[in-house]
Amino acid sequence: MIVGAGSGNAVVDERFSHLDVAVIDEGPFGGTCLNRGCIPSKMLVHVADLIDTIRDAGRFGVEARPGRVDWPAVRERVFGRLDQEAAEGEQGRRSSANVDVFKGRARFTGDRTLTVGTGADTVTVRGEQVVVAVGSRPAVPPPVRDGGLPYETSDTVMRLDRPPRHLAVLGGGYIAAELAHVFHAAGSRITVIEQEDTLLPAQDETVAAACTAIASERYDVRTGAALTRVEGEPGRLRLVLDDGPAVEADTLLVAVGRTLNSDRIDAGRAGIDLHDDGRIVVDAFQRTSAAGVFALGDVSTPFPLKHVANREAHVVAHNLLHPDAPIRTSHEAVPAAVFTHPQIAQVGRTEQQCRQEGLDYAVSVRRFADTAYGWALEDTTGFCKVLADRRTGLLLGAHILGPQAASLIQPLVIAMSLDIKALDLARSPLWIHPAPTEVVSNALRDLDLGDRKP
Ligand SMILES: Cc1cc2nc3c(=O)[nH]c(=O)nc-3n(C[C@H](O)[C@H](O)[C@H](O)COP(=O)(O)OP(=O)(O)OC[C@H]3O[C@@H](n4cnc5c(N)ncnc54)[C@H](O)[C@@H]3O)c2cc1C
Ligand SMILES: NC(=O)c1ccc[n+]([C@@H]2O[C@H](COP(=O)([O-])OP(=O)(O)OC[C@H]3O[C@@H](n4cnc5c(N)ncnc54)[C@H](O)[C@@H]3O)[C@@H](O)[C@H]2O)c1
Repeated sequence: MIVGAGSGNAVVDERFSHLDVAVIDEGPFGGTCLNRGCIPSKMLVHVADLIDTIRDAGRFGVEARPGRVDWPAVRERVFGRLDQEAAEGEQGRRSSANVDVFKGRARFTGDRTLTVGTGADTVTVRGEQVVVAVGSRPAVPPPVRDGGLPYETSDTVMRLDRPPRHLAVLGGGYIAAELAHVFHAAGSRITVIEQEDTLLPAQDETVAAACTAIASERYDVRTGAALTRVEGEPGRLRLVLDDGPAVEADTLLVAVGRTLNSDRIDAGRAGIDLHDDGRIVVDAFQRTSAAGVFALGDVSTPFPLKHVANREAHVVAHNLLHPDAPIRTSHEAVPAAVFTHPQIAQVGRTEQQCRQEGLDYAVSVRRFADTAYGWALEDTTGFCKVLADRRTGLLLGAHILGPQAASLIQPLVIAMSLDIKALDLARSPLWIHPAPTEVVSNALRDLDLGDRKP
């Protein structure tokens, strides 16, 4: 039984054709990523990048001005395609001879036993092996929940009929950064309210400071501010903060993190243990505390990212089929990117974590502006920052803010996951000139690791 047809749906392939499989989901197939997460947001970010590029063209001696953004056409390009993908995904499962699809909310009633749906339509499903992949949903803090006024989340905002005139974004993390970029480009005025002292506060301190400065040039940024109440009426909201003037906006986007769906499945009735933060407890083989029950993705992982959920699904599939030779999930060197303009990418520790852990580390920061490709781009804000252990010469972390950061981070991820020393990575392979990767090789080369060989 697969509970959750987001990343859970990827577990089952032709290797399972000898088994009876149940796939259960209360929503569209493909889960958060396909329907309301990674994919629609990145398809919209591409449009925003396009608009920003046109706006910026004057700096390159090109006369150009963005025309009117046809939002319904933009939205239709995205969801016309994705809604069809979700429907085809479900249909594909329904047409498999060995798969039964159950639509509705699942809850455990006992050992490897679930009910699906409510009232007269409730069915009971029992399996020998269970995969719990029920993911997460947007968290909504009390001042918004109790205010009784309309608000949007990432589940709804991308499907609005028109861009807001003034969008207030509560939270300054991943979703805020990407969707503020989208709606700013589409013509909305943006105010971002973040309770910490910088935007993206979980990023490396140099990155968080730089992206806060960049965002402050485009948006009204309120850091160190907590929302106390939402007043007004639909379309004329007044957000009262504990610090600074109130924010007037027609639309509120809540982006303050995620609530795990483990609170809706009666996990305890199946003997499935939870961490204090609601995550399902799993071992390195993705096994829960209940025999025959595995979990993966946002509901159990310390890294709620799609590429991590995909890897965990691969591990679960193997371990379901080969219980005598199970494989482990590695959460070493997990990369992540924020698809803003400019992009941000990271892997490993931040500098503040290196300091807190008392590590003996070297740090090097090189600017895109000091590379030939940076000249071509007229870049003024981008950089690559690398941190390495002085004792071992291995990378501890890497952080890139700038064009194509999500791709430029990959050699550094490879070095960290294969234990390649920072200076070996700088010196051994040839790095193409004058590609943007030169900012990475330059940063690595500048690390002071007590080894000054050319
Ligand atoms: C706006 C946004 C942008 C994102 N962008 C990125 C990105 O660029 N890169 C990245 O790596 N990650 C991104 N993420 C995170 C990524 O989407 C998640 O980490 C990933 O989708 C988690 O997959 P999952 O299978 O664990 O959960 P989900 O995809 O949420 O799947 C869970 C499924 O379980 C179903 N379900 C839940 N409870 C029940 C129940 N009781 N009974 C039956 N069915 C149930 C749900 O309907 C859903 O289909 C983004 C997230 C958001 C919200
Ligand atoms: N590109 C990507 O990989 C990508 C993009 C979007 C989302 N995601 C995933 O989705 C998750 C959820 O994204 P998110 O942006 O909702 O969460 P987040 O954890 O990235 O950021 C939430 C922010 O809201 C702030 N906050 C919390 N409560 C607040 C309050 N009451 N008032 C003001 N600020 C408050 C936090 O300090 C934090 O900075 C991410 O952690 C990430 O795993 C990934």
